[in-house]
Amino acid sequence: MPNHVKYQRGYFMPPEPCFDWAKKEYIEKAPKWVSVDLRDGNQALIIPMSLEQKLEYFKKLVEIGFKEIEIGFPAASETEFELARTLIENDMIPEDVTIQVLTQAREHIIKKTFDALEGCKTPVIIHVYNSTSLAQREQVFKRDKEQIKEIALTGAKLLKELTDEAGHDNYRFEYSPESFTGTEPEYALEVCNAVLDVWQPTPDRKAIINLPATVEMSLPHVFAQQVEYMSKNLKYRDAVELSLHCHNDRGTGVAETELGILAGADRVEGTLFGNGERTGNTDLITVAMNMFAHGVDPQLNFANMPELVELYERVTNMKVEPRRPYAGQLVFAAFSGSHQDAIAKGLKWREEHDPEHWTTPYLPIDPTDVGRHYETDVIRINSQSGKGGIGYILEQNFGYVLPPKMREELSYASKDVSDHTHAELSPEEVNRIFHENYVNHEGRIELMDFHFTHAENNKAFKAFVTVKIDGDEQDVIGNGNGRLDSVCNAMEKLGLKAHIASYSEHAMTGGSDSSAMAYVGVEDPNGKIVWGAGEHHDIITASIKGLISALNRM
Ligand SMILES: CC(=O)SCCNC(=O)CCNC(=O)[C@H](O)C(C)(C)COP(=O)(O)OP(=O)(O)OC[C@H]1O[C@@H](n2cnc3c(N)ncnc32)[C@H](O)[C@@H]1OP(=O)(O)O
Ligand SMILES: CC(C)C(=O)C(=O)O
Repeated sequence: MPNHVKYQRGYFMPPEPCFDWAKKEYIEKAPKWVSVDLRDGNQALIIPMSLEQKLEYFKKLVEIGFKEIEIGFPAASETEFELARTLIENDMIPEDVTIQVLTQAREHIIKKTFDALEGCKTPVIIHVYNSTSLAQREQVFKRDKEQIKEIALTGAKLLKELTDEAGHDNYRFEYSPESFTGTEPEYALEVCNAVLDVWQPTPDRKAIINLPATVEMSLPHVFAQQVEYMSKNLKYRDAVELSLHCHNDRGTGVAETELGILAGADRVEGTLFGNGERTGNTDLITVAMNMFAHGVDPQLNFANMPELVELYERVTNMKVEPRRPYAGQLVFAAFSGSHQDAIAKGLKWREEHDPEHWTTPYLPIDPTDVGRHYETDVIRINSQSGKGGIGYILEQNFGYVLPPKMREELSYASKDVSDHTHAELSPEEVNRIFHENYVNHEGRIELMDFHFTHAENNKAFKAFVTVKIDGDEQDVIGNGNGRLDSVCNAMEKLGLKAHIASYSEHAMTGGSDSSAMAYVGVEDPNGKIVWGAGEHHDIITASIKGLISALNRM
């Protein structure tokens, strides 16, 4: 049994409790979004992206609406350097998009980073970091607090000097006390304020202080307190954008980010689908779509999620897991009967009562808002499914509107198939089960011919029916109030006694070549309802075929 006693909580509470964030109910306004897919996401891949893949990804990020994109760590590799050069030399950066690059606080790395940016006319953020946590101070850098602060200040000063010397008015700076979550908040504040003193930011040229949960260490509300403490105590606050950069080691990266925004963050770094080191970075799609689901415009557009998933999986070689919020294959799927029933009824209710709003049970957002389809992505059939789902599938995909009781019976037939094959049933398979069991169902009785005359006062019908029973052709006549009734009475004369207990019909509105469907439920001598369906371009023929199907099944 592994021993938990060796673990201790590695985070630090701020000196005074900060709870203003807890009084806020939801995020009212989109933060500034920053994609770090091409840097933090890329550095976590088994095989980092190629230049071409990065360019394709960059274009997609712009299309989604990102205005700040960390394009890489130019000093890390030739590909990262080349990406910056290609984007700059080919004027591929839209005017309203700021590229961001990451550098350690080391002279040769900073200088190489500046080289990569040479000639860039569009806005740039140079992001410098050093670790400030107790663990890294003691174990990695083996320096005390003052010396660690000095690393940050050396980097900050060099950034400013090189920028001022070259007159790069389009450059802004970002500083990350890396491993913030393992750093005493008072000390993180001291280092950040010292960096800000070097940069002297102004409201029209803001600096960025980025608080990374480099490793997620605490419950999200603790992180929120740390962020609120920083937000309230940073110097030059109106000239600082407070940024977050959360990882997901405890599986709560999104929660930390959301609470961090409530706690005062103006800006959020993260990746698509949460790619990133170890358990990944904050999934920006989830944070943005969570806002969207609260009726707030996230200012990022994920209207074609399947296309985005395809691109992401192709270039990163990662998989979007089926239950990844808003994006996974199964996130809108309902297999279970009661959920299907509620969704089918909810969708109908919406159509009839309130098409402007979305309150459909079990579906937090309208799947069509992320490019998914009601017909294929929502109600899916297996052995857990019920009549609501079966009815919905047949109606949406093929235009069949079965009577409720018939749906119920078909749902048990479908359940049985799925249970025995241990497989999901596609809409086509459900349709096949429906047709094989009910529609124009063959058996002992074969309809050969029929015609009608009117009986007394045109109020009743006389049916002349030719059928084969067990291969023997027979002619029979029956009277009735309606055509189907008269055929039913004719059949009774052949010893096929049945009472029509349910009848419904409809024209087909697409999804099938035939133009009419009839559903007939006959009561057998024991009082049981037996169902049949007829499909034909002529409605009378469809209804008689429905009756014969039911009799054949009886
Ligand atoms: C949490 C994050 O995601 S931070 C970003 C991490 N991403 C990356 O590191 C990817 C790109 N990195 C690289 O390709 C390489 O690390 C390079 C090219 C940047 C640097 O390469 P090298 O100098 O060979 O290696 P390395 O990064 O291991 O350097 C370690 C040295 O830098 C120091 N160092 C590490 N980070 C920093 C920093 N942010 N600022 C200043 N010094 C630093 C270490 O203390 C160590 O010093 P020492 O040589 O005196 O022991
Ligand atoms: C460089 C910083 C922001 C980082 O990537 C992290 O701490 O995870």
